[in-house]
Amino acid sequence: MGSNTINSRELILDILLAVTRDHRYSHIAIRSTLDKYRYLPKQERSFIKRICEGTLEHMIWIDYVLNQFSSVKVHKMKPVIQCILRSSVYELKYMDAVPASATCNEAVKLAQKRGFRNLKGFVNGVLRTVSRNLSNISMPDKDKEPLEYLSIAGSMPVWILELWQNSYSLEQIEGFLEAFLTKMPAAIRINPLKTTKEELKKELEEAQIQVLESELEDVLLIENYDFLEKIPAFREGKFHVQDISSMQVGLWAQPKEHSFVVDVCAAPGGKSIHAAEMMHGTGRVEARDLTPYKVSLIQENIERCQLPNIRTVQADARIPDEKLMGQADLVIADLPCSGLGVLGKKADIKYKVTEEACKKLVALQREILDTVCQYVKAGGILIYSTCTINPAENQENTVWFLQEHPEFSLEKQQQILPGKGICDGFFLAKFVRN
Ligand SMILES: C[S@@+](CC[C@H](N)C(=O)[O-])C[C@H]1O[C@@H](n2cnc3c(N)ncnc32)[C@H](O)[C@@H]1O
Repeated sequence: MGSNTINSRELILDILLAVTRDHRYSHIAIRSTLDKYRYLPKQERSFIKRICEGTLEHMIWIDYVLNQFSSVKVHKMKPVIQCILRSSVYELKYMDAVPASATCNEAVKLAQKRGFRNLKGFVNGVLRTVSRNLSNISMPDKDKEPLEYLSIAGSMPVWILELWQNSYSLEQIEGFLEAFLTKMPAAIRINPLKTTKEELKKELEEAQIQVLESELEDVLLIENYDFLEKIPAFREGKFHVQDISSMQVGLWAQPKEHSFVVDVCAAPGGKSIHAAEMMHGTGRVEARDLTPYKVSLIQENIERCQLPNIRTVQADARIPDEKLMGQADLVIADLPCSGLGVLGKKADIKYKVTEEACKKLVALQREILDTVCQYVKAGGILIYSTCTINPAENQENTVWFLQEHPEFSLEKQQQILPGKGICDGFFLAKFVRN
């Protein structure tokens, strides 16, 4: 990491503080720091990203280890010391290329730099003890206390495991945990209005990006890129990063040319843009979201992809819009949810979401569905989707919706589980208005 090492570790500390102390979302905190420091070498930017994501992914295990060897329990530590120790334990365990002594020394220097000169000995002592004992950590008995074991080994709060246990076997749950901790390539959906799969593959490879084939039409997988805006093909709107499970919304809906589509919770615009591309630039997609900031994210993507058939609207999906009643051929309701299917990409969700929040989300999803289903014209389609694997937000909402809205029939629904293929956990249901 050369002379910039301390700098990188300071950035890591600031990102982890933003997420764990100031409750910011990790993907936003990481992205905004990396956006600000685009001039750093790619290797250093990858180091920052990897340590931040890895620390958050494995944080329950890390705290368990620290609590075994520290006289002060993690929850009692000052946030700065907590973050330095957590990221250093991640480094000790997972970054073979960094010598343990370097990790310890850098942690001590950083503690001093951030005003904790008096804790230099503590930081040093804890990390050196952890380093000596890493291959010898005692874990709960997997057979006697399976949830406690899985919670630590897979860094998942026990209440989430208990929630899943109501619907999934322990084997399935173990599979989810493994999938969330496995790094996946990013799926990209090719914009067929601008390029072909072969042309794009060639162009990306020429830009030194690792491209993997996918069996799906119009889909490639990419790895080893720095940031998207650096890729000319991305700036020119030739592709959009979208998980394969999210692409199913467009594929299930198959919007025809000249359709009118309303996407009620659209930011940053992935599904709206897919629909607009599938309609070959004809018809109209109205991409709505709640706040000006969210609408601006959709707008940026529309401009990048240069699509003539989408417009954005800032609107609260809970409030009926009289102009839309019975007008839409397709309503996309990709609603706010607990996100328990995408913990591999957004690890910090598992520490932020609560049981109470899940219940409130079900109420919000029902309120929005109740309103926006009215926009579907007779014979039209409503697609409801979430990125969670919590049945209360998925299949139970389908049952509720069909009871409340006999004017709709369910054509199909699917719960995609994490670890099946390279997909996120995702749910979708397709309803047709009679
Ligand atoms: C799952 S995300 C949508 C992702 C998007 N469909 C895509 O594919 O890029 C849910 C969105 O719902 C928006 N949202 C939350 N509450 C809302 C409300 N009351 N009205 C409209 N949008 C809302 C959030 O701002 C968020 O952008």
